[in-house]
Amino acid sequence: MGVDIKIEHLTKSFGKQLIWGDVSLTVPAGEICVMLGPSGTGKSVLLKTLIGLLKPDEGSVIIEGTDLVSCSEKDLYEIRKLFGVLFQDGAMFGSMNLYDNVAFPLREHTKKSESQIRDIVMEKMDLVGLIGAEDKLPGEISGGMRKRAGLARALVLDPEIVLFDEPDSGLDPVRTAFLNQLIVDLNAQIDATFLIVTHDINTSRTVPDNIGLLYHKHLAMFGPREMLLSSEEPVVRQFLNAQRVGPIGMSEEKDADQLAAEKDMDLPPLPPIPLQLEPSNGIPRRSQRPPGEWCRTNGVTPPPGSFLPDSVLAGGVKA
Ligand SMILES: Nc1ncnc2c1ncn2[C@@H]1O[C@H](COP(=O)(O)OP(=O)(O)OP(=O)(O)O)[C@@H](O)[C@H]1O
Repeated sequence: MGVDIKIEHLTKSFGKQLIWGDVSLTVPAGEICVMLGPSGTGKSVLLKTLIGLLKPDEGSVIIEGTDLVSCSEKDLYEIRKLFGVLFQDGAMFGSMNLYDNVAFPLREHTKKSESQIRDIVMEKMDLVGLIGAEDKLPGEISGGMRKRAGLARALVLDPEIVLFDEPDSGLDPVRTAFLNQLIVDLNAQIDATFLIVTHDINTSRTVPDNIGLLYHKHLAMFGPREMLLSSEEPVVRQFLNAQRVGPIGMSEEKDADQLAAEKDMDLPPLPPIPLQLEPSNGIPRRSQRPPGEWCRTNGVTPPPGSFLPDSVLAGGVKA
């Protein structure tokens, strides 16, 4: 059913370079969260810190009551079993076929028989739509298929938490749309906690329950999707709407002169908040909230046209 990840006052530097400081948030059990941020703001470093591959300078990461920053190696080993990770390139072993790649964690971490392993591998290959491709080598398949194989491997130990590092990198928009639907369907099916690092704005706007934004060495905002998509906070607004006007510059934040030059520029109105992607079987996910609920309960007026089906927004259906 997924577990919370409680991140408290996390700070990470490499030498004198502070990556981010005092990051605190709770990734809620069973929900889908997206973490955004300009390149180099330390999103991948955050994922690696969450699974204990990197040690932060300060702070804690608490999962099921254990702080994986300060726990023993033995406890860390146990906690890691709760995680499934989809690495950016799928991280497949090039010399093994997809079946053996997906079976690898089961052979490494469990004492299951080969026939039990076969059942699990085939179930996960089926989940990600790869039945029939078991004998292929990673080099013989497309990037999208490699991602799905990586996802099947991330799922074989029945994780409570799944981390996705840029699942859409290198995929065309159609394959990204299929992968996003697969992510939502999987969340409905396995009820695990999902944390996705992505640069894809469409994914960020339509897939998650919550969005976080890392910027300028700190967590600029984290909260429900509707909160960030209706936010006028300059960094959040600029990033989620892919605009040039705002505090984020080409390689770092803009200086005072650049910001002063933009002072009187008109910003385009916030676009409508789209409907959240639903599971393809039409049965809502456990953590899914009705459209507009966060805005209503928090007295926030969403941008005009929010929460209408695409067909209505496009003028296809007359009111
Ligand atoms: N092991 C390491 N040793 C030293 N510096 C590192 C290490 N890993 C990452 N960094 C630095 O940390 C910073 C953040 O890197 P990270 O890959 O987490 O950024 P990111 O937000 O995921 O970027 P992108 O969106 O481009 O993938 C970079 O400046 C990187 O060079």
